[in-house]
Amino acid sequence: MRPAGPVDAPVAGQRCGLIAIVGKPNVGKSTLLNALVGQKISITSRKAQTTRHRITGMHTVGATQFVFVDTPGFQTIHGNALNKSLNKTVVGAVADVDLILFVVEAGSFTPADARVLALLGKNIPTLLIANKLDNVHRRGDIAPWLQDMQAKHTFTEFVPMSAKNAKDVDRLLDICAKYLPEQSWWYAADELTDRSERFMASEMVREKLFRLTGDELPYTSTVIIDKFEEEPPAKKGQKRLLRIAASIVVERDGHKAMVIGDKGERIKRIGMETRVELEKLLDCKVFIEMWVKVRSGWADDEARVRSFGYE
Ligand SMILES: Nc1nc2c(ncn2[C@@H]2O[C@H](COP(=O)(O)OP(=O)(O)OP(=O)(O)O)[C@@H](O)[C@H]2O)c(=O)[nH]1
Repeated sequence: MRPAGPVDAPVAGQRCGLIAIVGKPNVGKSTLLNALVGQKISITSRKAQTTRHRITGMHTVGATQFVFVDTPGFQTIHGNALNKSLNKTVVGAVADVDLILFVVEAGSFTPADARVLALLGKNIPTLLIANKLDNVHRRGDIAPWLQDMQAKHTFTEFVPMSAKNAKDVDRLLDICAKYLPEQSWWYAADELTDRSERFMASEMVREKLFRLTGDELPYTSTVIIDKFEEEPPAKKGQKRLLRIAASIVVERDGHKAMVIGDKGERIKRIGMETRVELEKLLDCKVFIEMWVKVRSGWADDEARVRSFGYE
C-alpha cells in the first residue's frame, strides 16, 4: 500500500505518513476525508455504505504531507460477496499506517462501532474522533462518555469535532502532523488523490445516483464507466473535453424504472449534476451519456463483484 519511494531526493524537515480513517457506516468518514484534503474526492450521502473503495487523498501543507485512506463502513449484517470484499478492504487498510482516526458519532457507541474497534491493533496510535459534535445539545454529557470510551480502548487522544466545521478540521490536521514520521514526501505538493479521473467519474455518478434516488434504491446498484475518452482543446485557451459513457447497473427492472424516473427526468438530472461537478473537479468540458442495465444478483456473485473492481 505504501508508494514505492519518495518522488524527490530526501528533504530535511519534511514529514509524511499514512492516516487511516475507519468507522462504521454513516459516521462521516468521507465528509471528514474531503474536509481534510480540502477537495471533494470521496463521495458522501445520507445513506449508509456509500463508500466502497479505499481512496487515498493527499494534503500537503508547510513541511507535512498527509496521506489519507478512507475505508468502507464496516458491514456485518449481510454476508454476501460484496460485503465480504468490503470488510477485507477495511482490515487491509489499518494494518500498515502511522495513525488511525477511529470515527464515531459523539456521545454514541453501538455494537457496530465495537466491531470496527475490535479490528484495530494496539500498536498504532489511534485518535478517537467524536464527530457530529454539532448534533450534541447537552455538551455536559460528553465528558463522562469520553471516560467510558477510554475504558474500551487506549486512544492516544480524543478529538470532539464536527467534520463540517473548518476550524475543527484545521485543528485535527495539526494534531495528526505530530504522529507522522520525518521522511520525504511521496507525492508532489499539489496532488490530491491517486485515483484516476475515470474512477472519480464513476464515483461522482454513484454519488448523484444515491442522492437522487433517496432511500428507494438499494446500495447493491453500481456504476461502470464504459467509455472515457479525452480530446485536447480545439483552440488555445479552451479546455479539453472528456467524453464519458456510464452504465448504472441495478438488480431489478423496478430499480431501473426508479433510476430513469418519470419521462427520464431522474437520469437526466444524474447526468447533468455529474457533468457540472466533474467539470469543476477536473477543470475540463464533459460530455456524458448514461445507461441503466439490469443484472440480477450481481452483489451475490463473487466473480462478478471482482469484475466490477471490488477486490
Ligand atoms: N451534522 C453533521 N453531519 C455530518 C457531519 N459529518 C458528516 N455528516 C453527515 O453524515 C452523513 C454521512 O456522512 P459520510 O461522510 O457519507 O459517512 P461515511 O462514514 O463515509 O459513510 P459510509 O460511506 O456509509 O461508510 C452525511 O449526511 C453527512 O453530511 C458532522 O460533523 N455534522
